[in-house]
Amino acid sequence: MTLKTPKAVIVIFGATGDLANRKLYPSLYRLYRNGKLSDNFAVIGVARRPLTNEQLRDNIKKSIADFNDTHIDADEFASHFHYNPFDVQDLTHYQKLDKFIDELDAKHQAGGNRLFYLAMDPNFFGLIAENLKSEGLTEPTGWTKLIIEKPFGHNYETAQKLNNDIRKAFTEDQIYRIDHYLGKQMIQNIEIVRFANSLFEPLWNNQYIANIQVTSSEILGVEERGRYYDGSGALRDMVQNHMLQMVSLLAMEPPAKLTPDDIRYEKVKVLRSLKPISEDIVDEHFVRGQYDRGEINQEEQDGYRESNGVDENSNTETFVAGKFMINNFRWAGVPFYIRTGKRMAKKATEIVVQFKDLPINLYAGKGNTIDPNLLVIRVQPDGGITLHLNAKQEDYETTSKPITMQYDMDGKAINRPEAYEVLLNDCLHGDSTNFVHWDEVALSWQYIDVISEAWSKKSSDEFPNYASGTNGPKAADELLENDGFHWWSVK
Ligand SMILES: NC(=O)C1=CN([C@@H]2O[C@H](COP(=O)(O)OP(=O)(O)OC[C@H]3O[C@@H](n4cnc5c(N)ncnc54)[C@H](OP(=O)(O)O)[C@@H]3O)[C@@H](O)[C@H]2O)C=CC1
Ligand SMILES: O=C1O[C@H](COP(=O)(O)O)[C@@H](O)[C@H](O)[C@H]1O
Repeated sequence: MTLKTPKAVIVIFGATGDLANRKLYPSLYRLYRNGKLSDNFAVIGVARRPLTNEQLRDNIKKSIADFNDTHIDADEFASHFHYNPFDVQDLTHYQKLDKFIDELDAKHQAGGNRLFYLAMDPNFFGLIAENLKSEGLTEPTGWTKLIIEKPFGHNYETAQKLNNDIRKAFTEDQIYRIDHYLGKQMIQNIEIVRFANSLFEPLWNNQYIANIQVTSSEILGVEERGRYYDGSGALRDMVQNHMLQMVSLLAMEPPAKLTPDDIRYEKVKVLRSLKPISEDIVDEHFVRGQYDRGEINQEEQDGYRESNGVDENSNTETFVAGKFMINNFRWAGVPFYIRTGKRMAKKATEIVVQFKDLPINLYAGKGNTIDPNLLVIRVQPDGGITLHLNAKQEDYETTSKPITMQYDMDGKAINRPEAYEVLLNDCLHGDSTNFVHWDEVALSWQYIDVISEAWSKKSSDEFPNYASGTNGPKAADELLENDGFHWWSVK
């Protein structure tokens, strides 16, 4: 089915910021280039500094320079963008913005549709929503949508307050909470692999699966985000959202239909089934780490505490490994291990499903190697799927050896839809499947809060406890060794 190209005036709050320049403008461009955005759109960039339209358009052209498209006129694309100097705390600015949106709507015949994208300091999210409502911007002649960036709160309490604030101005179905992992091609593939292959679904349970491992490792440190990150840490920055979303997709029951409501219902059930954790057993299930100096690709790296904006005695974790247990009939007894961290050995996100060993190994003995069957979903950098099996050695005997069957995503990475592009497209079409519902946010924070509370009582003397360029502290390996498993290395 071909979807109609959407019409809208898109207002980006934080138009001069890092996210807008690195992700949002290139994504809008790709949608435009791929015919997913008609000429009936306009973008208003808002931020405080006094830019002209031309300056904003120059920034946009810089942000899309890498595409090198000869068949698309970059000036024509950039002409859809307009700059509006704006302070989110000044009500008169909202009234002017309202008139400006109407003007551009008429010029571009945007159907009276408005999309507000909040890509700035999260402390302003609630205020902006409130002001949009009080100054009459949320009831246009067409639809209104709100995309809201992460982090959605700092814990359950602040998330709930933020949610209450934005719900005063927008209904739940107008709110699109971003988790960019849900826009990644291979994350969206989890559902297809599971529900479109008769090979896997019958085995997808505690009878046949020994454990599931989700790793998202980064080589980069905190770079320029030290101030934000030191108040957040890996648990809030990655585990509460991306890691738990991946676990939910891996563990959920097949939905009745592929509708946003049906899928969300199943994901929420997983989060509700997480075996509760209490502060006194956090150490048995979760490991925290902070990177020290080290070497990556023969280059010396500084320690976390030496980064700009970071406390020199910081008690913030840059690494988390953990074990989630899911208390339901399908998953009882199967650990879902996660690990994520900065300044690790590789930049990679991978999911490894380890199947149980057969009851008897007929090929045990000299020269025979039987490895567990693994299904590896390689999310990034090179997306694909690898199935680890055992097959016959090419010799005179009946001996076995481990082999792999591999699928690599088609085409060059630059031609594949990027996460933000996919999510913007979904939102413009009103598809909230790959956005996060409040129920998911609430349940994940409630779980995570117990861990952060326990960790806040720990001494910062434990840190730093892993060298840059390694796979985190030793305790992360012991977490699995205690259960008779080990981490499968990422590619
Ligand atoms: N950058 C990234 O890679 C990622 C960012 N995010 C999220 O996206 C959001 C934006 O992040 P990022 O782009 O990095 O932030 P930046 O600090 O780079 O940008 C902030 C933007 O907000 C504007 N701004 C600040 N104060 C005001 C104000 N009072 N009124 C109007 N505009 C204001 C700034 O412009 P000016 O100073 O001119 O006012 C700037 O355009 C955050 O929620 C972040 O967590 C999420 C994932 C990744
Ligand atoms: O949300 C975030 O994600 C990035 C990692 O994203 P990826 O797409 O590169 O895997 C992480 O660096 C950042 O700290 C976090 O806020």
